[in-house]
Amino acid sequence: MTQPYDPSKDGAEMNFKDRMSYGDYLSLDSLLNAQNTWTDTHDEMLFIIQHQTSELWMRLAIHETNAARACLLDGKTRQAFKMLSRLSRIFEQLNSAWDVLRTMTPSDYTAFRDALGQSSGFQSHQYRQIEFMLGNRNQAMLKPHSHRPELVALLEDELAQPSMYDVALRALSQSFPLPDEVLNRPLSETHQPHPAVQAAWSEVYRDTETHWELYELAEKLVDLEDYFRRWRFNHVTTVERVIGFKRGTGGTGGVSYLKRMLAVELFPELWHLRTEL
Ligand code: HEM
Ligand SMILES: N[C@@H](CC(=O)c1ccccc1NC=O)C(=O)O
Repeated sequence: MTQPYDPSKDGAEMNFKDRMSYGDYLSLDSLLNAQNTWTDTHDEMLFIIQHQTSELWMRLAIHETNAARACLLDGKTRQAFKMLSRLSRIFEQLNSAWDVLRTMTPSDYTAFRDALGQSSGFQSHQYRQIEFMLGNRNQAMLKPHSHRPELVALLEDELAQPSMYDVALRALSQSFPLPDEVLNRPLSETHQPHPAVQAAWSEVYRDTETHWELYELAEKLVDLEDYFRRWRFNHVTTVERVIGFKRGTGGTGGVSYLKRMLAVELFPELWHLRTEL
């Protein structure tokens, strides 16, 4: 009979008494001890892991968005492209995750929904930070965090910085002078569509040879918003499938609130220009 294979004979390390192991490097003890269920229903574990993994991907999305924005500000546009591509892939990952959650029926969910109290994704500070970073800025969204001043400070800090779109518009303004009200708008508010911005982006799309970098930047942003829209759509569809038109635990109208959010445009002129090309 052949002996079972022993990888240590081929050099695999088996002793981690004073060495960094896989679990040490990844802090797996903290990570895998954070799935605290509040009921003994079967699907609560799925619900928690779905949200925790989404929050982890959002953490990376924030990291990549910050880096992409810094590169663009620094004129390192090509480097920013790599991060923007990765950002879209992260959203793709978040989008695929809905397929797992969709297996949870209304009966499965109502078994533990009461345990959630008034908690809701509406209070996700990382999600709000991503919205703020990309340019969807609404100071009213700071309020659910008022019991955590450090989170309010983090979000306020974000509102004081130019958004991803602001930085793209600064890059655009190097080739097409843009009005002061566009370049020096109040940063804590959402950018409002402006005809001069649309005219400039339209010119980029009409003469791609001359403006190739800006054209590529525009398409990376459209890609990103496309994936983000799919996330919103997957969310609202899953919510309707699971709770119908009930009010949300966070207190909003639920599906009606989420449908309203489907109308958000992060990079409006990049969508509007397509009609006139
Ligand atoms: C069965 C699953 C889910 C249901 C029934 C659900 C339901 C809702 C509802 C009703 C809202 C509106 C706010 C409220 O009044 O509560 C909301 C908001 C939100 N949910 Fe979910 N959700 C689910 C899964 C998820 C997942 C997996 C995530 C991923 C992190 C998520 C993230 C969010 C975020 C970020 C918001 C705020 C959206 C915004 O302000 O535009 N939700 N959810
Ligand atoms: N708003 C949801 C609850 C909910 O989905 C939720 C609750 C706690 C932690 C994350 C959640 N996910 C997304 O909103 C509901 O009304 O059922």
